[in-house]
Amino acid sequence: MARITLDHIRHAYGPNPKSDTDYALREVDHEWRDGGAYALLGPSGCGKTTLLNIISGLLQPSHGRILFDGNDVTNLSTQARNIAQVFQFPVIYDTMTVYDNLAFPLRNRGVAEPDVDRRVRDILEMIDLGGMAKRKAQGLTADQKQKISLGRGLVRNDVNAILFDEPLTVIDPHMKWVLRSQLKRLHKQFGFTMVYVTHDQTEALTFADKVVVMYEGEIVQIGTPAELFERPSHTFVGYFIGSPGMNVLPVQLQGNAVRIGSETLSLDYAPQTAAGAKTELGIRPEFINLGREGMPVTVNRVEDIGRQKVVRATFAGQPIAIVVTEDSEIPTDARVTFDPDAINIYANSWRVGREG
Ligand SMILES: Nc1ncnc2c1ncn2[C@@H]1O[C@H](COP(=O)(O)OP(=O)(O)OP(=O)(O)O)[C@@H](O)[C@H]1O
Repeated sequence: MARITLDHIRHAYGPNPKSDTDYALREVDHEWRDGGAYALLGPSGCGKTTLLNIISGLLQPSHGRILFDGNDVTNLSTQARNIAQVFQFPVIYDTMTVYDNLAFPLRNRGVAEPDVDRRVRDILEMIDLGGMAKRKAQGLTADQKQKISLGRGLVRNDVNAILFDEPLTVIDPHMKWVLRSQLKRLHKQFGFTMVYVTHDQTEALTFADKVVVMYEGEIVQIGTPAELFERPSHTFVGYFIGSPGMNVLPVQLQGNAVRIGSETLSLDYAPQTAAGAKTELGIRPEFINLGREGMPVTVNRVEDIGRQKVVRATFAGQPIAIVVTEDSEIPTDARVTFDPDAINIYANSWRVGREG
């Protein structure tokens, strides 16, 4: 397995890119740990597949280099990069049996037959197709075929990395959960370097130890699920992760005082922002306390989401969401306080830390 270095990578599909908006991928400059499980998460069109294809070698970046364990592989073919890939839709040989499909990547590399057999049997068990080993792939359901694709991606343990592009799209919801847990287990057991593209936050948060959030061709944060939840680096992360997403309110800053409409909050530090920057306060719905104390709020609607309720309200002229427990009482003259530790301040959409 390999450490992956993305060295100042940019990519434009069209010729002669001039401004940032001409790039499908703006500057990406990161190092991904050997044995890390990374999920690339973001909305449609943000550049996930472009970045994955640059890592796999299907696409040459317009600028920058890609290194595996410090060796420049930018000009190497996909095959020479020695990686396994699993795509959104099955890529298998219909005329071969399930067993032979799984054995193919190993036999292709000259692996001895007893080792092939051992690996294939392990994978058959993992994808729950043991009973179908001798069947031709032709005639299997899309779901079963995709499980074979997944198995083919996992069968070799000498690859530099395994890349997954929305691999569970065609799998039914229950099996999705099972396969995701199995992938996580396999990762723990074998320490593969895995890169997993998805636009589904649950999938990303359960699979990965580091989630790479992308937005408009940029990586806006790489963090653990807890970091993305507690300290979103960019307002987009706050909005995209969590359900409902983080409340983002326009504010004015004066030293450590934050003015939201006619309300004023004090912080225990003074965020440093450039003159004229758009300043906002981010607070997750889970960290707003609704009761009889604090700043006035108008409750508009309450949504029951099982063990919790989402209260939709207006605060200082802005819509906000508040999450309360199922049995919480909602007073008629409701007021709110914000957990001080859960307040994030943003300037031009980027978080301003205590360090400034
Ligand atoms: N072959 C191509 N030619 C021109 N533009 C492309 C090409 N492939 C992608 N793009 C553009 O590049 C941007 C990033 O696309 P990309 O497919 O990487 O996004 P994505 O995050 O993977 O989206 P999705 O989740 O829909 O697959 C988009 O604006 C897309 O329209």
